[in-house]
Amino acid sequence: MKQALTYQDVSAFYGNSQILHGINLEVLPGKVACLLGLNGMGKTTTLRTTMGLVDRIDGAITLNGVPLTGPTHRRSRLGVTLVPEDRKVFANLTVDENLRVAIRKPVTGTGFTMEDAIRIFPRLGERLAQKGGTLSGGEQQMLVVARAMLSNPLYMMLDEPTEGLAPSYVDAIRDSIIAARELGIGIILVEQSLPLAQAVGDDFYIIENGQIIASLTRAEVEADPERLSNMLTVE
Ligand SMILES: Nc1ncnc2c1ncn2[C@@H]1O[C@H](COP(=O)(O)OP(=O)(O)OP(=O)(O)O)[C@@H](O)[C@H]1O
Repeated sequence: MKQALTYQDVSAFYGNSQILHGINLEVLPGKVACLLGLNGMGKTTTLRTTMGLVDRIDGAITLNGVPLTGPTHRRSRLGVTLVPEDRKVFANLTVDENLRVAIRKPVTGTGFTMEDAIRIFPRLGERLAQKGGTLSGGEQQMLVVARAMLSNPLYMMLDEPTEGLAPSYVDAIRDSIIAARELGIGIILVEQSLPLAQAVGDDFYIIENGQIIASLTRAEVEADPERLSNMLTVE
């Protein structure tokens, strides 16, 4: 049984509109797959499809050999989690409570712990008693990423996690992605910031009009960094 999150010929529809047209991609444990593309090309839809949040899906998504089907809660139980673009924290719970309710035991090992969360996101550590709803936007973003990691998923999807964040917060997000990778979590990263994608990415998929039009390895990107930015430039 192959350990991977695999998309085979995946198409997705909202009502009658087909948004994804036969996506093929693969995310391995402990690897970061960056999904890159211009606005409206289907990045968010790919992540939402994984969670069963579109009207219809054709093709197959498989998580470590198990078909990823059914409602969202079943998919998350199988080990995949999505950090969506709109930050959702429990506004009336403290930071500490927000973190603790998210904790799930990993399949093996100790996984990502509260101590890890506070080490990577010291600002959260300083604000454990503060209500989630009173955090700044950047702090809330760190909190949702920390919560996702504490749920110790097998695969984690991040939708533009650094959008609108100050550089020090971007560094914390980068460190959390690196920590997740070291724990063997497979990651799909949708990111506008090419420097961040290039800092953490193992594989790069370019999506255009709901199709993967190119995939590059880290070595290919390192050999010719311009190639990636050229592919993502509006002519
Ligand atoms: N609920 C919906 N109903 C109908 N069409 C939708 C819905 N959500 C998204 N779409 C359409 O699907 C296409 C892809 O959108 P998606 O959000 O996946 O793009 P994206 O690559 O994530 O873009 P961005 O970088 O702007 O977030 C767009 O044309 C969008 O208008």
